Amino acid sequence: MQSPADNPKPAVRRETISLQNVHKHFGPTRALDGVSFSARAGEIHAVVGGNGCGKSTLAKVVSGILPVDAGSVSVLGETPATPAESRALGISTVYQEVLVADESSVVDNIFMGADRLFTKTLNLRDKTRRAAALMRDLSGETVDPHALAGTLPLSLKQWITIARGLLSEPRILILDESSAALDFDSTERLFTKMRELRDRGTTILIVTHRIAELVRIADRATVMRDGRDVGVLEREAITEKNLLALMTGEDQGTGEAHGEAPMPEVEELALQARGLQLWPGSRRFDLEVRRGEVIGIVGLDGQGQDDFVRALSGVQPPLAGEILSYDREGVAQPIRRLADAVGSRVVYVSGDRKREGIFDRLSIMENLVMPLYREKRRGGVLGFVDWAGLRTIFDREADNLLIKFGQHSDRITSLSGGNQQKVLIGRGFAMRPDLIVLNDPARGIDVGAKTELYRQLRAFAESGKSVIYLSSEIEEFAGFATRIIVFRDGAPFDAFDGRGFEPKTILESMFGQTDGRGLASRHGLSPLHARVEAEAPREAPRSAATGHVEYDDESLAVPPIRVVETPDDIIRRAEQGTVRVVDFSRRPMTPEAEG
Ligand SMILES: Nc1ncnc2c1ncn2[C@@H]1O[C@H](COP(=O)(O)OP(=O)(O)OP(=O)(O)O)[C@@H](O)[C@H]1O
Repeated sequence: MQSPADNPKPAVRRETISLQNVHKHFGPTRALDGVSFSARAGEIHAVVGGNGCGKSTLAKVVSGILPVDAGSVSVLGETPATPAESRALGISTVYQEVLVADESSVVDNIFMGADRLFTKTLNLRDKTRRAAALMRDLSGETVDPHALAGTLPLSLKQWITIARGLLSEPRILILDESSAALDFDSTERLFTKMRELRDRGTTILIVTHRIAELVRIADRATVMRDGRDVGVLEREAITEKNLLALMTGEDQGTGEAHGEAPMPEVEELALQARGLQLWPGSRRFDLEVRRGEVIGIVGLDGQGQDDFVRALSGVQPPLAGEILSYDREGVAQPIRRLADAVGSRVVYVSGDRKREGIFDRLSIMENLVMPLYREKRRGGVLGFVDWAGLRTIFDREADNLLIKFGQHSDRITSLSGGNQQKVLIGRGFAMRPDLIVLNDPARGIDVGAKTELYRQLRAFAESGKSVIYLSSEIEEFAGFATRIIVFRDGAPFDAFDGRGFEPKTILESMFGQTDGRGLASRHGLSPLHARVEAEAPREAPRSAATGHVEYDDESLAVPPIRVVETPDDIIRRAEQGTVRVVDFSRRPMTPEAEG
């Protein structure tokens, strides 16, 4: 792990970026409201602030994408007015959204937009070789340069966008939330690359909400609030506490954003996985999820944790095994597809908002309440939608998650990235789940909203519901996760008590350096059975069918499964419309259109 000593203080160098009193409005929204900013050659400069405070707008002004309304902009002594001018000056920008063309190859994606610079010197073979080398260097794995980008996981797509920015050595590199889809290991590699470039004189601007990371990497940090700069911190002063105090304008005390991890009050099953297998050849495993707990899921990129949470929530089927959701009476329903999950009030919230969440052409409110249209439809053939009811739900969720927006009818794309992510989370809550599965949901949302999200999820668990929370940031689990399960090679590898865990131990486990003993413990895969096994005589008989210990005390065993319907019955009911299904219809529906 790097320490501040790994960031040798660069000598004060010449200023490369200077913005004075810059204003940029979008209609009534003052995205930049008199911001001043400067950065130097050979420094890593962080731009920090809450969602919607103007960071991405500032990055776009520096890269010549957005003209300003007032104020002066000087980048390397010029004022680039177009992306082409900014590229010619040596400015490379990696945007917050992972912008790749899914139907194009890796090599085409990397050279997209850069062709004019390279066509003279590089033929297709050279380009392919270059793309392959860059991807290996950055991602640490061999990526087929001819593979279609759409077939790759989000993290590799993120590397494509970074590789694009590094094709020629930039004089100014702007990384807007570029580590958001990267796991710990990959972020380290990105940091190494950034330090190399910085030491060769590049100015690197990073926009990130991962405070712990920027404390390690940034030489200076400019903090923004409501479109203005509110302070610049030098390296020694860049601490979580100082950053939070400036971001919120309040003294944050210890800067501690966490509370107490919830513990189930009664031992009641909410969901159970039996003999689950995620990949060909990967280990099969069981899992019990109790009511009233938060399970943290973590792993290095691509270790199966993503497939796991998607299988639990019916988004993609597992290779083998079954998933059962239990209602309050202990009646089990199998989850095999999304309609089953939604019918059992198991709701999935994706962190990949571009690919599986946000509908660009719809409004902010439509995006949030969309799954409820069918439920709130009234009046038979005429199909009136209860807009007032939907508006109440929208207002509640927007308020709870501190979503910053102009009008609820504005297009979702008018929101900052973090606020779009909050809309997705709000959509999950609006469906009133019994169990919510979140797949790295806090990516790109600011520290205030994160704290609010943890508070809400804790309260959700304390009301007897369950949370499964996949995160790429171990720090997220502090004071929040009841237990933490680490994935490796497509299956759980070890498990830890979420109260008082050591982030370092979890990290070691992610790299395969722990003994896996936690899996069989009370905070492991089967807490209900683990407790009984500890108390039961060692020779307790096991069921030949399930492998579970057979207990004398039935109250401590997993409730008997009474499957009242076959999956086919449920699918049939879904098709008949008697089970509520998520309606992802793309037809824009506006209050005006519905009357
Ligand atoms: N094209 C646009 N049209 C309308 N409003 C916009 C547009 N781009 C940005 N805004 C608004 O300007 C404000 C600043 O947005 P910006 O994306 O710069 O914030 P940010 O600090 O980068 O936020 P985040 O941390 O969520 O990415 C927000 O209120 C946003 O809704």
